[in-house]
Amino acid sequence: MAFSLFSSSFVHPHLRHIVANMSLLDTIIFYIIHLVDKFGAWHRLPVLLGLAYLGMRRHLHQRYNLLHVGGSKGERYDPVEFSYRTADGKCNHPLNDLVGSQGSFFGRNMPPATSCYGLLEPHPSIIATKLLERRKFIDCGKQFNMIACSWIQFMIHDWIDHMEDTQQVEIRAPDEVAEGCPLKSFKFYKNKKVHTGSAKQEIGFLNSRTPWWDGSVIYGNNNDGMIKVRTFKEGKLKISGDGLLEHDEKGIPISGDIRNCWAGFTLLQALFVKEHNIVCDMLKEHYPDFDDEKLYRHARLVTSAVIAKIHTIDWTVELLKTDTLLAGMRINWYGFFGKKIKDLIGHKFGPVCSGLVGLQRPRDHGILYSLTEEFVSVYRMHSLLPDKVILVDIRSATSENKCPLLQEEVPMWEMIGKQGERRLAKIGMEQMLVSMGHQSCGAVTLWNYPSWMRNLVAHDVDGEDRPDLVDMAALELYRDRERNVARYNEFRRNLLMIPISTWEDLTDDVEVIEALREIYGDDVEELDLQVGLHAEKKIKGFAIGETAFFIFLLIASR
Ligand code: HEM
Repeated sequence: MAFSLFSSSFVHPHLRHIVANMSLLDTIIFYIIHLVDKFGAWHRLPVLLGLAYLGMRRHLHQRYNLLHVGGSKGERYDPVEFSYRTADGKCNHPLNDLVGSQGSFFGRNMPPATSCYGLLEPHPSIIATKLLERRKFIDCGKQFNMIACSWIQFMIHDWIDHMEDTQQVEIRAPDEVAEGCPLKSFKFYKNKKVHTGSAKQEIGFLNSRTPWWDGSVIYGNNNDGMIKVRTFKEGKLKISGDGLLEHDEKGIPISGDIRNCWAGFTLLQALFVKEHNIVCDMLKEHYPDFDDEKLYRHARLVTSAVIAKIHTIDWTVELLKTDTLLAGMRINWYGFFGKKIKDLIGHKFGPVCSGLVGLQRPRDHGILYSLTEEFVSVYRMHSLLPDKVILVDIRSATSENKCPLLQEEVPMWEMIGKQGERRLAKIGMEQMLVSMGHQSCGAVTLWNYPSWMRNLVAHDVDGEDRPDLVDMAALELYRDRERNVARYNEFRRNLLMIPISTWEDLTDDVEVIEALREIYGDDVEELDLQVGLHAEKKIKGFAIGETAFFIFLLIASR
């Protein structure tokens, strides 16, 4: 081994200044995880040791990777009066009424980027064309299907969306790639930059969705949104006779969040509206004196909890398919001793024994809850989306184990927005859901970004089509830079990970290395976060890279 645990060369030079500011205990913890990282070994350890590593890493992230953005406005209120999910997310944190409400600031997991590369360096259209755009669809095999892909969009639309400015920007593709860009230039709105009133993080961005896991994707993010979706009878939400969402006179679906929707996503909205309505029926049976408001509030709490649970112990364990993560996610939900003991003892003896759900007090590690810029960046997973939806004939399977026969292939762009809603109405919930269950989604890797998203009709907040088409592959790179999210290597250092020194540290794929060198030369510091996340070698069983995973490790528990 070329390094000694006690020599100054043990800690990677770029990480030394971070360690210099740690307490003694944290320094020891850091040394342990750093040693394991040097061997790239945590995911190969037996489950208990792997969990210990993740527990220590999470502890460090809770100490050093939570940054509050925004002032400290917000007041105390009587939490007993608000023992339900409010329409705009206010009054859900027992000590501060504004935490997690619509229009609150995105927090950060690390300081804004310190590198001084420009917004167009290297040009986003060049990267989109030469590194991101799909050449041939690469799927996720049996690991992740189209329900899982739609599910994560369903969650994104529960949690995060950056508010926009009224000022537009235009990106023009340079001559060298213009030919290969479906849009030679495209216009979009800047993100709204707001002065925070705090000296630490002077500028911040606002979240137009409520970051709580409050089901706002079906219930709305404010009072107007909530009024639109409720029937005001027996606590229920509006749903059409065919089991899908209702639509307004323009054909736009009626639901909590309708921006940039497609058929797979609105199908999940409809499914959880039905879930909510069934919970209302069940509650009414047991509590006949509950009025509409009480039924709505209780059913919303139950349905939001079901959504959080599915994400935690069904979706995430498929995304990160290893025994350690299966155990970790179940411990997050039920505690170390599992469901039976949790059912028996309830929420007692702290999070290790009985999980993170149902704690008496929020555990926010001194930083008020919000979702973060970095969390948004690592969830940029549009390469999960395929080029077409494969419909199967649901009457053709003779037994549960047999695959039904292919019936039709529908291009993705036909399944988007109002057109997608009309298509879905013809297909119906059952066939669409079964088909999505049989279809594998895309892999999060380079050269797999859907080409049809490079000239996309994006939506306004009210679900209306925008006149200016966008090149999403290029736009996403620009967005991370616009928000000053650290580039890949700085991102890793801030997460206490070992930075890359050469392209070979990032990937073994010779073709990728060549393509990276063509764009970034040998400057690994310039590598864009998105490109790094998509190029990174993956841990066996993980559908995403380790760098993205460490953000989830911290935020999922919050
Ligand atoms: C047909 C399906 C989808 C469409 C049409 C779509 C479209 C869009 C559009 C237009 C934006 C805003 C771009 C901007 O102005 O910055 C966006 C943002 C985003 N999308 Fe999608 N998307 C889809 C599915 C997904 C999926 C499956 C994911 C998976 C995680 C996802 C994750 C995100 C994230 C993280 C953002 C950034 C949100 C923010 O800036 O606050 N989307 N999407």
